[in-house]
This record gives sequence, structure tokens and C-alpha cells, in this order.
Amino acid sequence: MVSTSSVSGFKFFNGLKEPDPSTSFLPTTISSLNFRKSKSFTIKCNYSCFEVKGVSYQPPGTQHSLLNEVSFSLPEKSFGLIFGRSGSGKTTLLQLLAGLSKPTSGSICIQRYGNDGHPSQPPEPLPSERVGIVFQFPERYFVADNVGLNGILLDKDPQSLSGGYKRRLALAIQLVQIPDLLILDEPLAGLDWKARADVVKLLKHLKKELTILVVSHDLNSTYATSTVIFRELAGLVDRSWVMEMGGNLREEQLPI
Ligand SMILES: Nc1ncnc2c1ncn2[C@@H]1O[C@H](COP(=O)(O)OP(=O)(O)OP(=O)(O)O)[C@@H](O)[C@H]1O
Repeated sequence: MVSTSSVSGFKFFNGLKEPDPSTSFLPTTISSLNFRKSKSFTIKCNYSCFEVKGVSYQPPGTQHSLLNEVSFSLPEKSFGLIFGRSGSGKTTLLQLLAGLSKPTSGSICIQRYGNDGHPSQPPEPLPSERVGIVFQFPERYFVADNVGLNGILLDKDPQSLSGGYKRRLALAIQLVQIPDLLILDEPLAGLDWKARADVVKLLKHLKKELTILVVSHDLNSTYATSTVIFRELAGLVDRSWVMEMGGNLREEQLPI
């Protein structure tokens, strides 16, 4: 998942422009990413939308679907949040979006629209290499033995970083490829209030350039914690959905 070359590629960004003072709360390397001037980033003149249509998933060798006709869409440079109880199918959906499994039926596409609001061309499948994903416990995917974050020694063991910095390192690794869709699984879970505030500010900054989908739990047993996290993210969220048990997704306001 996270390769040594990804981490080396990450060092490449250390030399980019000085961070904008308004984003100086960011780890220097992340705040240095200059998307507009990046050669590999093109600003699309027409509106495009990430669209999931009628996606169902039945794992090979099993008899029941974990996802049932899941459909939703997220316009570019907007922020979506999917919440739901444990076991409802959120991780299964993430894995499909990231290309780690294939839907049994349905499609995951990018649809471009013209100025008249109509599709300007047929939908294009979303290539898995255009999706960045930061898992809830990113350190499980660190395979290199050094970091490369500005402000942190190059030879620092990534496993020795704080939870907040592990999250930021995982995010930075995904940002190297400038994904069309950035997926974050529980980006605030397990962080203290300061680290959560930093991550929220970072997401606000990234939303200007990327389409972001966050997956978050909504457990009755930790309802208070979920509410705090939802409130912290609420200012960023453009669209939200609840994943109901049995893998049924429907649009729903955040429960705050
Ligand atoms: N390969 C599989 N084969 C059979 N069942 C599976 C498989 N993977 C997941 N499941 C089941 O599918 C359901 C949804 O799991 P999933 O991990 O997607 O839920 P989740 O909403 O992400 O839960 P959590 O919030 O606890 O991470 C669960 O009942 C799980 O046991």
C-alpha cells in the first residue's frame, strides 16, 4: 500500500515554495504543496462529479450482499461524509471506491458536465490510482523505516510519531499523487482536541483543491464522541449520508 518509493517521493515536496502564512499551522511539507502550480494538476474548466450508481457487493463465495444498490454523487472540490453504525458496510464501500474490490454490480465513475448542466461526455470509470485513501490506523501500512516530513528528522522511525503526525504523514503520502478523490476513514478518531483542530484546518485547506469523502462511525455507545467529531467537521460538509445496517445508503443530515 504505502511503498518506500511513495515515502521517498514525499521528500520531493520538501523543496517547494514557502508555506502560505494562513496555513502555517500545517506541517511544513503538507502546507508547501502548491496544487495550482503543480505540473500534474489541471484545473478542469467544466464541472465534474464523482458518481456511484447502483453499487452492490457480494463477497466471493458468500450468499448475501454487503452493499445494496448504493448510489450517491459528490461534485468536485466538495466534502462528503458517510456515517453509520459498526458493521453497516462503510469499510466495504471504501474498499470498492479505492479499487481494492470490484462491485458485483453498479458503477463508480467520474461524470463531466458542460456549462448547460448536461453531461458533456460519457461517464469515465474512476481509476483506482486516482483515489487516495487514508485508513483509520495508517501506521499499519507504513513499510519504510524513515519519514521525510519537514521539521522531523529524516531518519525518524514513522512508527515513533504521535497519532496526529502519523495521520498527517499518511495524508501527505496520498497527496503526493494529487488524487481525484481523497478518502479518509475516521480522520479525527483517537486524536486530542489540538490535533483534531489541526486536521480540520488542513481538510478545509485541501477542500479548495480536492474532492474529499470522509467515513465516520456513529455508535450509540460513543454517541457523545461522535457528536463532537461531527460538530468539528460540520462546517466542511457539503453532503452527508447514513449507511444503514445491511448496506443501504441514504442522504441524511449530520446528527449534531
Ligand atoms: N469478506 C467478507 N465476507 C463476508 N462478510 C464480510 C466480509 N467483509 C465484511 N463482511 C461483513 O460485512 C458487514 C459490513 O462490514 P464493514 O467492515 O464494511 O462495516 P463497517 O460499517 O465498516 O464497520 P466498522 O464501522 O466497524 O468498521 C459486517 O457484518 C462484516 O462482518
